[in-house]
Amino acid sequence: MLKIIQKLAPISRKTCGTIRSASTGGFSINLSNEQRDIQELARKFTKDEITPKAAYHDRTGEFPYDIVKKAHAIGLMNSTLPQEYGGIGLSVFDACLVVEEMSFGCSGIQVAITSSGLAQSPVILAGNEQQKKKYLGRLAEEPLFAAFAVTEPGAGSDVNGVKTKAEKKGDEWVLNGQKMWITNGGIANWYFVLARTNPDPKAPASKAFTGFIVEADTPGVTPGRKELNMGQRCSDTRGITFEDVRVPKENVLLGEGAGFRVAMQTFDKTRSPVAAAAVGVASRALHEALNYSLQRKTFGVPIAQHQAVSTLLADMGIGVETARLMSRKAAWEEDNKNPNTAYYASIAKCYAADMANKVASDAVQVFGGCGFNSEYPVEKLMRDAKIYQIYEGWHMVKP
Ligand SMILES: CCCCCCCC(=O)SCCNC(=O)CCNC(=O)[C@H](O)C(C)(C)COP(=O)(O)OP(=O)(O)OC[C@H]1O[C@@H](n2cnc3c(N)ncnc32)[C@H](O)[C@@H]1OP(=O)(O)O
Repeated sequence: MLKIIQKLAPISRKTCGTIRSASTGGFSINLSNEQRDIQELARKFTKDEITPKAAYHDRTGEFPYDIVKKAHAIGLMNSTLPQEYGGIGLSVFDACLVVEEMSFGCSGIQVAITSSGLAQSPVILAGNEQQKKKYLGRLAEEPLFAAFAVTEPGAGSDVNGVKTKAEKKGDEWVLNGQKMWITNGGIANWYFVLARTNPDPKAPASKAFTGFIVEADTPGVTPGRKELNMGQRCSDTRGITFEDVRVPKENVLLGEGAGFRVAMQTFDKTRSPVAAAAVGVASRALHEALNYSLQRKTFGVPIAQHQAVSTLLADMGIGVETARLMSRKAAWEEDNKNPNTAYYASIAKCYAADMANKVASDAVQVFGGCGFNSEYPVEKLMRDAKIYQIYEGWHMVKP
């Protein structure tokens, strides 16, 4: 812990004190001093390292290795990695604070920095000691990446439709299949792969799938080309083919048939930070629109004084604040291990995604013709926002 605080200290405005998972216990909308420190660190890192490079990485689609390395060096890359495996062990709530700040600067760069967390979660949740030490420890040591390989060309929202199969042969499993839209697909050091291990099509989802840790350099693992996406363009998204990929039985997570639940429980942890990232994009859109509306004049006054514009700005503010509250509530539910986290995390993610799209689109409206032009920052935010209504899905279960 001390090591991490020392790493974080150079960019800290104040002395960090003890960073801890401060979101357990009674619900409070006040951040603790430690949480404010974490937020401030992420804010400063964003201002210094992310925001100045956002337009460049959006234009070129180049992966932001340099920024990722700096984030890793100060402990912000694998923030929810438990301390015993080299991370800083932030709670989901505290991770939301970090992610929102980074996404304010650029959600594409934020995904590049933090998305390994999606693949780490199944290992944190279901891995044995040996797996955790080996695969999580590696990510803490070096700025390496992991990828969550569940989605397939024919199975996005319908995880039960996953066709990649794994067959047991002696002490190994042999994987065959194809994954699609895999974040970090071409740069990962290892993958979490969900594969069907029960060939019976009537087998329930909760027993039909198994989760594997697959080393990226295993023969038969072939990432496809980098996809050219509409937004979050510097994030590395690819298809991956698995052809007779031999995986040792030691790399099975939890046990045969446990994979679907592990994947679903992962989303319980990751959907509120995704909601927080959407809040970051929306908050930036509001910030840009507000500044512009105070400077730009029509009919002799700043456009902010026209009711059509001020109403838009007010609704943007309502959206940002309510989605932020919801993402924090969902994270708090998860940190407190309350039942039905999936319900709150799904509401947060779904609501924040729609809100970010409306707010970014309204920011373009406030900018008028300039908003439609790539010399101004808001069209990027509108493109970046769209994916929140697509990735990480949602799952509404009655509380
Ligand atoms: C930083 C950001 C980077 C972004 C990277 C983006 C990466 C991605 O987008 S990853 C892919 C995103 N994909 C998704 O989100 C998938 C969305 N789909 C789903 O969530 C599921 O397929 C869903 C909910 C629709 C499943 O529905 P369905 O097939 O009807 O399964 P369902 O009957 O609900 O559940 C099957 C079993 O799993 C169990 N289960 C479901 N959810 C959970 C959960 N949250 N926790 C524990 N168990 C669960 C059920 O209890 C059930 O068990 P049993 O059979 O024993 O009763």
